[in-house]
Amino acid sequence: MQDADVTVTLREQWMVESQVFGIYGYFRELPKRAQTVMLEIATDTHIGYLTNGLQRLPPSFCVLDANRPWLCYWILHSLALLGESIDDNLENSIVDFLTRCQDPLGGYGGGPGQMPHLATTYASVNSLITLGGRNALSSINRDRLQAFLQRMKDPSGSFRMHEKGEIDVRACYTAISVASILNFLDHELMENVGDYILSCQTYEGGIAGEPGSEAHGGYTFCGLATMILINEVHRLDLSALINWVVFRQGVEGGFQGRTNKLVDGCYSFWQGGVFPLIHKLHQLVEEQLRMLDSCEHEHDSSQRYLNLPEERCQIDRSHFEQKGLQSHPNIVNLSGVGLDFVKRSANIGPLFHNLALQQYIILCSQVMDGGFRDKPGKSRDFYHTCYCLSGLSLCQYISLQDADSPPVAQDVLGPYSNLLELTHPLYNVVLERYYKAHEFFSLS
Ligand SMILES: CC(C)=CCC/C(C)=C/CC/C(C)=C/COP(=O)(O)OP(=O)(O)O
Ligand SMILES: [Zn+2]
Repeated sequence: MQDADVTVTLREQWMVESQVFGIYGYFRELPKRAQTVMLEIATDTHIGYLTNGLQRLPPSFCVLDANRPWLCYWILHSLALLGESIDDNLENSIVDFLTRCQDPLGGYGGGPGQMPHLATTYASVNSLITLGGRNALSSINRDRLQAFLQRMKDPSGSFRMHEKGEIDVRACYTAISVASILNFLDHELMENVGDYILSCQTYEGGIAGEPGSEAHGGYTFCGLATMILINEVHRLDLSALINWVVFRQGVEGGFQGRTNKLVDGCYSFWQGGVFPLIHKLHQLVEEQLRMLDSCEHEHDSSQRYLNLPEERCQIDRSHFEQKGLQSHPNIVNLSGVGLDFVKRSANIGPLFHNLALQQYIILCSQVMDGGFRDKPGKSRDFYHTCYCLSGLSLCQYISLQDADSPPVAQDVLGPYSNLLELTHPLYNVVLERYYKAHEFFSLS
Protein backbone atom coordinates (compact mmCIF):
# COMPACT_ATOMS: atom_id res chain seq x y z
CA MET A 1 0.00 0.00 0.00
CA GLN A 2 1.17 3.58 -0.74
CA ASP A 3 1.65 5.95 2.19
CA ALA A 4 -1.27 8.06 0.96
CA ASP A 5 -3.62 5.02 1.02
CA VAL A 6 -2.40 4.09 4.48
CA THR A 7 -3.24 7.61 5.59
CA VAL A 8 -6.78 7.51 4.23
CA THR A 9 -7.56 4.06 5.62
CA LEU A 10 -6.09 4.80 9.01
CA ARG A 11 -7.79 8.15 9.23
CA GLU A 12 -11.19 6.58 8.57
CA GLN A 13 -10.54 3.77 11.04
CA TRP A 14 -9.25 6.26 13.57
CA MET A 15 -12.31 8.50 13.24
CA VAL A 16 -14.60 5.62 14.20
CA GLU A 17 -12.50 3.97 16.89
CA SER A 18 -11.36 7.14 18.58
CA GLN A 19 -14.99 7.89 19.39
CA VAL A 20 -15.12 4.63 21.33
CA PHE A 21 -11.73 4.66 23.04
CA GLY A 22 -10.95 8.37 23.34
CA ILE A 23 -8.64 9.94 20.78
CA TYR A 24 -5.33 10.22 22.54
CA GLY A 25 -5.34 6.72 24.07
CA TYR A 26 -6.31 5.02 20.82
CA PHE A 27 -3.77 6.85 18.74
CA ARG A 28 -0.86 5.91 21.00
CA GLU A 29 -1.58 2.24 20.30
CA LEU A 30 -0.95 2.62 16.55
CA PRO A 31 2.42 1.58 15.03
CA LYS A 32 4.99 4.42 14.95
CA ARG A 33 5.12 4.56 11.13
CA ALA A 34 1.35 4.85 10.88
CA GLN A 35 1.37 7.63 13.45
CA THR A 36 4.03 9.59 11.58
CA VAL A 37 2.29 9.24 8.22
CA MET A 38 -1.06 10.26 9.65
CA LEU A 39 0.41 13.22 11.45
CA GLU A 40 1.99 14.90 8.46
CA ILE A 41 0.85 18.41 7.60
CA ALA A 42 0.03 18.60 3.88
CA THR A 43 2.02 21.83 3.52
CA ASP A 44 2.02 22.08 -0.28
CA THR A 45 -1.69 21.35 -0.52
CA HIS A 46 -2.44 24.02 2.08
CA ILE A 47 -0.25 26.52 0.25
CA GLY A 48 -2.16 25.71 -2.98
CA TYR A 49 -5.54 26.26 -1.29
CA LEU A 50 -4.38 29.54 0.26
CA THR A 51 -2.66 30.95 -2.82
CA ASN A 52 -5.66 30.16 -4.95
CA GLY A 53 -7.88 31.98 -2.45
CA LEU A 54 -5.62 35.01 -2.49
CA GLN A 55 -5.60 35.25 -6.27
CA ARG A 56 -9.38 35.26 -6.33
CA LEU A 57 -9.58 38.05 -3.77
CA PRO A 58 -9.22 41.36 -5.60
CA PRO A 59 -11.29 43.02 -6.94
CA SER A 60 -14.38 41.31 -5.47
CA PHE A 61 -15.20 38.31 -3.37
CA CYS A 62 -19.04 38.57 -3.62
CA VAL A 63 -20.76 37.36 -0.44
CA LEU A 64 -17.82 38.18 1.78
CA ASP A 65 -17.53 41.65 0.35
CA ALA A 66 -17.32 43.35 3.76
CA ASN A 67 -14.70 40.86 4.89
CA ARG A 68 -11.97 41.14 2.31
CA PRO A 69 -9.25 42.57 4.63
CA TRP A 70 -9.98 39.66 6.97
CA LEU A 71 -9.57 37.20 4.10
CA CYS A 72 -6.24 38.89 3.28
CA TYR A 73 -5.07 38.50 6.87
CA TRP A 74 -6.26 34.91 7.35
CA ILE A 75 -4.60 33.82 4.10
CA LEU A 76 -1.40 35.87 4.36
CA HIS A 77 -0.82 34.91 7.98
CA SER A 78 -1.46 31.23 7.22
CA LEU A 79 1.05 31.36 4.36
CA ALA A 80 3.59 33.13 6.60
CA LEU A 81 3.18 30.45 9.29
CA LEU A 82 3.85 27.83 6.62
CA GLY A 83 7.05 29.72 5.72
CA GLU A 84 5.73 30.83 2.33
CA SER A 85 6.05 34.31 0.86
CA ILE A 86 4.18 35.71 -2.12
CA ASP A 87 5.48 37.27 -5.32
CA ASP A 88 5.94 41.05 -5.76
CA ASN A 89 3.05 41.50 -8.21
CA LEU A 90 0.55 39.89 -5.88
CA GLU A 91 1.99 41.81 -2.91
CA ASN A 92 1.60 45.11 -4.77
CA SER A 93 -1.96 44.35 -5.80
CA ILE A 94 -2.90 43.55 -2.17
CA VAL A 95 -1.26 46.76 -0.95
CA ASP A 96 -3.17 48.64 -3.64
CA PHE A 97 -6.45 46.95 -2.65
CA LEU A 98 -5.98 47.68 1.09
CA THR A 99 -5.04 51.27 0.29
CA ARG A 100 -8.42 51.58 -1.44
CA CYS A 101 -10.09 50.21 1.72
CA GLN A 102 -8.38 52.96 3.77
CA ASP A 103 -10.84 55.72 4.68
CA PRO A 104 -9.76 59.30 3.84
CA LEU A 105 -10.36 60.12 7.55
CA GLY A 106 -8.48 57.06 8.82
CA GLY A 107 -9.03 53.36 9.44
CA TYR A 108 -9.93 50.57 7.03
CA GLY A 109 -13.36 49.43 5.84
CA GLY A 110 -14.42 45.98 4.65
CA GLY A 111 -13.93 47.06 1.04
CA PRO A 112 -13.22 50.23 -0.98
CA GLY A 113 -15.62 53.04 -0.02
CA GLN A 114 -16.97 51.19 3.03
CA MET A 115 -17.22 52.72 6.50
CA PRO A 116 -14.03 52.18 8.55
CA HIS A 117 -14.33 49.43 11.15
CA LEU A 118 -11.98 48.35 13.95
CA ALA A 119 -12.00 44.67 12.98
CA THR A 120 -11.09 45.29 9.34
CA THR A 121 -8.55 47.90 10.49
CA TYR A 122 -6.82 45.25 12.65
CA ALA A 123 -6.97 42.76 9.76
CA SER A 124 -5.56 45.29 7.25
CA VAL A 125 -2.71 46.42 9.51
CA ASN A 126 -1.73 42.82 10.34
CA SER A 127 -1.92 41.94 6.61
CA LEU A 128 0.38 44.80 5.65
CA ILE A 129 2.84 43.91 8.42
CA THR A 130 2.77 40.30 7.24
CA LEU A 131 3.52 41.43 3.67
CA GLY A 132 6.32 43.45 5.26
CA GLY A 133 7.71 45.42 2.30
CA ARG A 134 8.42 49.17 2.53
CA ASN A 135 5.54 49.85 0.18
CA ALA A 136 3.16 47.89 2.41
CA LEU A 137 4.29 49.46 5.71
CA SER A 138 4.41 53.02 4.42
CA SER A 139 0.90 52.73 2.93
CA ILE A 140 -0.61 53.00 6.44
CA ASN A 141 -1.65 56.54 7.31
CA ARG A 142 -0.82 56.40 11.03
CA ASP A 143 -1.92 59.94 11.94
CA ARG A 144 -5.36 59.43 10.45
CA LEU A 145 -5.61 55.95 11.93
CA GLN A 146 -4.86 57.41 15.36
CA ALA A 147 -7.60 60.00 14.81
CA PHE A 148 -10.03 57.20 13.82
CA LEU A 149 -9.25 55.30 17.04
CA GLN A 150 -9.76 58.49 19.08
CA ARG A 151 -13.18 58.95 17.43
CA MET A 152 -14.14 55.35 18.32
CA LYS A 153 -13.13 55.80 21.98
CA ASP A 154 -16.10 55.53 24.38
CA PRO A 155 -16.40 57.03 27.90
CA SER A 156 -16.71 53.46 29.30
CA GLY A 157 -13.03 53.06 28.38
CA SER A 158 -13.80 50.68 25.55
CA PHE A 159 -14.21 51.51 21.86
CA ARG A 160 -17.02 51.29 19.31
CA MET A 161 -16.33 48.86 16.45
CA HIS A 162 -17.42 51.61 14.04
CA GLU A 163 -19.36 54.87 14.15
CA LYS A 164 -22.54 54.18 16.19
CA GLY A 165 -21.39 50.54 16.43
CA GLU A 166 -21.22 48.05 19.29
CA ILE A 167 -18.82 48.32 22.23
CA ASP A 168 -16.98 45.21 23.48
CA VAL A 169 -13.67 43.61 24.47
CA ARG A 170 -12.91 42.78 20.84
CA ALA A 171 -13.01 46.53 20.11
CA CYS A 172 -10.53 47.16 22.95
CA TYR A 173 -8.15 44.54 21.57
CA THR A 174 -8.30 45.57 17.91
CA ALA A 175 -7.81 49.26 18.78
CA ILE A 176 -5.02 48.72 21.29
CA SER A 177 -3.24 46.08 19.21
CA VAL A 178 -3.13 48.36 16.17
CA ALA A 179 -2.04 51.41 18.20
CA SER A 180 0.67 49.37 19.91
CA ILE A 181 2.12 47.69 16.84
CA LEU A 182 2.15 50.98 14.93
CA ASN A 183 3.82 52.67 17.91
CA PHE A 184 1.31 55.41 18.71
CA LEU A 185 -0.35 53.97 21.82
CA ASP A 186 -0.88 56.80 24.30
CA HIS A 187 -2.65 57.47 27.61
CA GLU A 188 -5.67 59.01 25.92
CA LEU A 189 -6.37 55.77 24.01
CA MET A 190 -5.64 53.61 27.07
CA GLU A 191 -7.78 55.59 29.50
CA ASN A 192 -10.21 53.31 31.42
CA VAL A 193 -9.63 50.38 29.02
CA GLY A 194 -8.43 48.35 32.02
CA ASP A 195 -11.57 49.19 34.03
CA TYR A 196 -13.77 48.05 31.15
CA ILE A 197 -11.94 44.72 30.70
CA LEU A 198 -11.92 44.11 34.42
CA SER A 199 -15.70 44.54 34.46
CA CYS A 200 -15.92 41.74 31.85
CA GLN A 201 -14.05 39.07 33.87
CA THR A 202 -16.82 36.75 35.03
CA TYR A 203 -17.41 34.53 38.07
CA GLU A 204 -16.05 31.62 35.98
CA GLY A 205 -12.68 33.35 35.57
CA GLY A 206 -12.72 33.86 31.79
CA ILE A 207 -13.54 37.14 30.06
CA ALA A 208 -16.86 37.98 28.38
CA GLY A 209 -17.48 40.26 25.40
CA GLU A 210 -19.26 42.82 27.56
CA PRO A 211 -20.18 43.22 31.24
CA GLY A 212 -22.74 40.62 32.35
CA SER A 213 -22.18 38.22 29.42
CA GLU A 214 -20.72 34.72 29.40
CA ALA A 215 -16.95 34.09 29.46
CA HIS A 216 -15.69 33.08 26.01
CA GLY A 217 -12.29 32.12 24.57
CA GLY A 218 -12.32 34.78 21.85
CA TYR A 219 -12.85 37.57 24.34
CA THR A 220 -10.54 36.02 26.94
CA PHE A 221 -7.61 36.15 24.51
CA CYS A 222 -8.57 39.71 23.49
CA GLY A 223 -8.98 40.90 27.09
CA LEU A 224 -5.79 39.32 28.40
CA ALA A 225 -3.65 40.50 25.46
CA THR A 226 -5.04 44.03 25.81
CA MET A 227 -4.31 44.13 29.54
CA ILE A 228 -0.71 43.15 28.81
CA LEU A 229 -0.35 45.75 26.07
CA ILE A 230 -1.58 48.54 28.38
CA ASN A 231 0.51 47.15 31.26
CA GLU A 232 -2.45 46.54 33.58
CA VAL A 233 -2.54 42.75 33.52
CA HIS A 234 -1.89 42.58 37.29
CA ARG A 235 -5.44 43.85 37.80
CA LEU A 236 -7.01 40.65 36.40
CA ASP A 237 -7.63 37.65 38.62
CA LEU A 238 -5.11 35.48 36.82
CA SER A 239 -5.51 32.32 38.89
CA ALA A 240 -9.29 32.34 38.22
CA LEU A 241 -8.57 32.89 34.52
CA ILE A 242 -6.14 29.97 34.43
CA ASN A 243 -8.60 27.78 36.30
CA TRP A 244 -11.24 28.54 33.67
CA VAL A 245 -9.06 28.11 30.57
CA VAL A 246 -7.39 24.81 31.56
CA PHE A 247 -10.81 23.16 31.79
CA ARG A 248 -11.76 24.27 28.27
CA GLN A 249 -9.53 21.58 26.69
CA GLY A 250 -11.71 18.59 25.86
CA VAL A 251 -10.98 14.85 25.76
CA GLU A 252 -10.72 15.25 21.97
CA GLY A 253 -7.59 17.37 22.54
CA GLY A 254 -9.16 20.52 21.09
CA PHE A 255 -10.60 23.48 22.99
CA GLN A 256 -14.19 24.60 23.43
CA GLY A 257 -14.99 28.32 23.39
CA ARG A 258 -17.17 28.23 26.50
CA THR A 259 -18.50 25.86 29.14
CA ASN A 260 -20.60 22.95 27.86
CA LYS A 261 -20.04 23.71 24.15
CA LEU A 262 -18.30 21.60 21.51
CA VAL A 263 -14.59 21.81 20.76
CA ASP A 264 -13.67 23.69 17.58
CA GLY A 265 -10.32 24.07 15.76
CA CYS A 266 -10.37 27.89 15.86
CA TYR A 267 -10.20 27.86 19.68
CA SER A 268 -6.77 26.26 19.30
CA PHE A 269 -5.68 29.85 19.02
CA TRP A 270 -8.29 31.83 21.00
CA GLN A 271 -7.96 29.53 24.04
CA GLY A 272 -4.55 28.02 23.25
CA GLY A 273 -3.20 31.56 22.71
CA VAL A 274 -3.89 32.38 26.35
CA PHE A 275 -1.14 29.95 27.47
CA PRO A 276 1.95 31.58 25.92
CA LEU A 277 0.74 34.81 27.57
CA ILE A 278 0.11 33.21 30.96
CA HIS A 279 3.44 31.36 30.87
CA LYS A 280 5.28 34.66 30.61
CA LEU A 281 3.26 36.01 33.53
CA HIS A 282 4.10 33.15 35.87
CA GLN A 283 5.91 35.35 38.39
CA LEU A 284 2.94 37.66 38.62
CA VAL A 285 0.60 34.67 38.99
CA GLU A 286 2.70 33.38 41.88
CA GLU A 287 2.70 36.82 43.48
CA GLN A 288 -1.10 37.04 43.21
CA LEU A 289 -1.45 33.57 44.72
CA ARG A 290 0.78 34.50 47.67
CA MET A 291 -1.27 37.62 48.19
CA LEU A 292 -4.51 35.65 48.12
CA ASP A 293 -3.12 33.15 50.58
CA SER A 294 -2.25 35.85 53.08
CA CYS A 295 -5.63 37.44 52.46
CA GLU A 296 -7.41 34.14 53.14
CA HIS A 297 -5.62 33.84 56.46
CA GLU A 298 -7.00 37.20 57.48
CA HIS A 299 -10.53 36.58 56.20
CA ASP A 300 -12.90 33.66 55.96
CA SER A 301 -11.40 31.51 53.13
CA SER A 302 -14.85 30.99 51.54
CA GLN A 303 -14.60 34.65 50.41
CA ARG A 304 -12.09 33.63 47.82
CA TYR A 305 -14.89 32.00 45.82
CA LEU A 306 -17.71 34.32 46.78
CA ASN A 307 -16.00 37.62 46.11
CA LEU A 308 -15.99 38.44 42.46
CA PRO A 309 -13.06 40.03 40.62
CA GLU A 310 -14.21 43.58 41.43
CA GLU A 311 -13.37 43.13 45.12
CA ARG A 312 -10.26 41.06 44.53
CA CYS A 313 -8.90 43.62 42.16
CA GLN A 314 -9.10 46.18 44.98
CA ILE A 315 -6.67 43.96 46.84
CA ASP A 316 -4.43 43.67 43.80
CA ARG A 317 -4.49 47.37 43.08
CA SER A 318 -3.66 48.48 46.60
CA HIS A 319 -0.92 45.87 46.71
CA PHE A 320 0.68 47.26 43.56
CA GLU A 321 0.27 50.84 44.72
CA GLN A 322 1.89 50.00 48.03
CA LYS A 323 4.82 48.33 46.38
CA GLY A 324 5.11 51.03 43.73
CA LEU A 325 5.85 48.40 41.10
CA GLN A 326 7.49 49.51 37.87
CA SER A 327 4.56 48.09 35.91
CA HIS A 328 2.46 51.20 36.55
CA PRO A 329 1.23 52.44 33.14
CA ASN A 330 2.45 56.00 33.66
CA ILE A 331 6.07 55.02 33.88
CA VAL A 332 6.30 52.16 31.42
CA ASN A 333 7.79 52.55 27.97
CA LEU A 334 4.70 51.72 25.91
CA SER A 335 6.51 51.40 22.60
CA GLY A 336 8.61 48.55 24.01
CA VAL A 337 5.85 46.40 25.54
CA GLY A 338 5.39 44.07 22.54
CA LEU A 339 9.14 43.63 22.12
CA ASP A 340 9.92 43.17 25.83
CA PHE A 341 7.13 40.66 26.20
CA VAL A 342 8.55 38.20 23.64
CA LYS A 343 11.93 38.42 25.34
CA ARG A 344 10.53 37.53 28.78
CA SER A 345 11.29 34.06 30.04
CA ALA A 346 8.49 31.55 30.50
CA ASN A 347 10.10 29.25 32.97
CA ILE A 348 7.28 26.71 33.42
CA GLY A 349 6.07 23.65 31.53
CA PRO A 350 2.87 23.85 29.44
CA LEU A 351 -0.33 24.29 31.45
CA PHE A 352 -2.28 22.43 28.75
CA HIS A 353 -1.76 19.24 26.73
CA ASN A 354 0.12 20.66 23.77
CA LEU A 355 0.52 17.31 21.99
CA ALA A 356 -3.17 16.44 22.30
CA LEU A 357 -4.08 19.82 20.83
CA GLN A 358 -1.73 19.27 17.88
CA GLN A 359 -3.32 15.88 17.41
CA TYR A 360 -6.80 17.40 17.25
CA ILE A 361 -5.66 20.05 14.75
CA ILE A 362 -3.82 17.63 12.47
CA LEU A 363 -6.21 14.69 12.61
CA CYS A 364 -9.61 16.33 13.06
CA SER A 365 -9.30 19.85 11.67
CA GLN A 366 -6.89 19.27 8.79
CA VAL A 367 -8.55 18.79 5.38
CA MET A 368 -6.28 16.71 3.20
CA ASP A 369 -7.36 18.68 0.06
CA GLY A 370 -6.02 21.82 1.72
CA GLY A 371 -7.18 24.02 4.58
CA PHE A 372 -8.48 23.41 8.11
CA ARG A 373 -11.96 23.24 9.61
CA ASP A 374 -13.84 23.49 12.90
CA LYS A 375 -14.33 19.71 13.23
CA PRO A 376 -14.99 16.61 11.05
CA GLY A 377 -18.20 17.06 9.08
CA LYS A 378 -17.68 20.83 8.66
CA SER A 379 -16.17 22.54 5.62
CA ARG A 380 -12.77 24.14 5.52
CA ASP A 381 -12.48 27.92 5.42
CA PHE A 382 -9.75 30.55 5.65
CA TYR A 383 -10.71 31.65 9.18
CA HIS A 384 -10.29 28.13 10.59
CA THR A 385 -7.16 27.61 8.53
CA CYS A 386 -5.59 30.73 10.05
CA TYR A 387 -6.49 29.95 13.66
CA CYS A 388 -5.73 26.21 13.47
CA LEU A 389 -2.27 26.98 12.09
CA SER A 390 -1.76 29.75 14.67
CA GLY A 391 -2.71 27.26 17.41
CA LEU A 392 -0.43 24.60 15.97
CA SER A 393 2.49 27.00 15.93
CA LEU A 394 2.05 28.04 19.56
CA CYS A 395 1.90 24.37 20.65
CA GLN A 396 5.22 23.67 18.95
CA TYR A 397 7.03 26.59 20.63
CA ILE A 398 5.27 26.45 24.01
CA SER A 399 8.20 25.08 26.04
CA LEU A 400 10.80 27.30 24.41
CA GLN A 401 12.82 29.54 26.72
CA ASP A 402 14.51 31.57 24.06
CA ALA A 403 12.69 32.90 20.96
CA ASP A 404 15.88 32.53 18.87
CA SER A 405 16.36 28.77 19.22
CA PRO A 406 14.27 26.04 17.52
CA PRO A 407 11.79 23.86 19.45
CA VAL A 408 12.75 20.36 20.54
CA ALA A 409 11.43 17.43 18.48
CA GLN A 410 9.26 16.15 21.39
CA ASP A 411 7.13 19.30 21.17
CA VAL A 412 6.48 18.93 17.42
CA LEU A 413 3.91 16.22 16.89
CA GLY A 414 4.54 14.19 13.72
CA PRO A 415 7.59 14.72 11.50
CA TYR A 416 9.81 17.69 12.35
CA SER A 417 8.99 19.09 8.90
CA ASN A 418 5.62 20.01 10.47
CA LEU A 419 7.39 22.86 12.26
CA LEU A 420 5.74 26.21 11.55
CA GLU A 421 7.02 29.74 12.01
CA LEU A 422 6.66 31.34 15.44
CA THR A 423 3.94 33.96 15.88
CA HIS A 424 3.96 37.00 18.20
CA PRO A 425 1.69 35.97 21.08
CA LEU A 426 0.09 39.41 21.49
CA TYR A 427 -0.55 40.50 17.89
CA ASN A 428 -0.60 37.13 16.07
CA VAL A 429 1.74 38.12 13.25
CA VAL A 430 4.80 36.00 12.47
CA LEU A 431 7.57 37.13 14.84
CA GLU A 432 10.18 37.88 12.24
CA ARG A 433 7.68 40.15 10.35
CA TYR A 434 6.84 41.83 13.67
CA TYR A 435 10.53 42.64 14.28
CA LYS A 436 10.74 44.28 10.87
CA ALA A 437 7.61 46.35 11.46
CA HIS A 438 8.78 47.32 14.94
CA GLU A 439 11.99 48.69 13.54
CA PHE A 440 10.17 50.52 10.74
CA PHE A 441 7.61 52.16 13.05
CA SER A 442 10.17 53.01 15.73
CA LEU A 443 12.01 55.17 13.22
CA SER A 444 8.98 56.80 11.58
C1 LIG B 1 -9.72 39.99 17.07
C2 LIG B 1 -11.11 39.48 17.02
C3 LIG B 1 -12.00 40.09 16.02
C4 LIG B 1 -11.48 38.54 17.86
C5 LIG B 1 -12.76 37.81 17.86
C6 LIG B 1 -12.75 36.85 18.99
C7 LIG B 1 -13.84 35.82 18.92
C8 LIG B 1 -13.58 34.56 18.15
C9 LIG B 1 -14.96 35.99 19.58
C10 LIG B 1 -16.00 34.95 19.63
C11 LIG B 1 -17.36 35.50 19.51
C12 LIG B 1 -18.43 34.51 19.95
C13 LIG B 1 -19.26 34.85 21.12
C14 LIG B 1 -18.60 33.39 19.30
C15 LIG B 1 -19.62 32.38 19.71
O1 LIG B 1 -20.01 31.79 18.59
P1 LIG B 1 -20.80 30.39 18.63
O2 LIG B 1 -21.94 30.45 19.60
O3 LIG B 1 -21.14 30.09 17.20
O4 LIG B 1 -19.66 29.39 19.07
P2 LIG B 1 -19.47 28.49 20.38
O5 LIG B 1 -20.61 27.57 20.45
O6 LIG B 1 -18.19 27.78 20.10
O7 LIG B 1 -19.37 29.43 21.56
ZN1 LIG C 1 -14.60 27.94 14.89
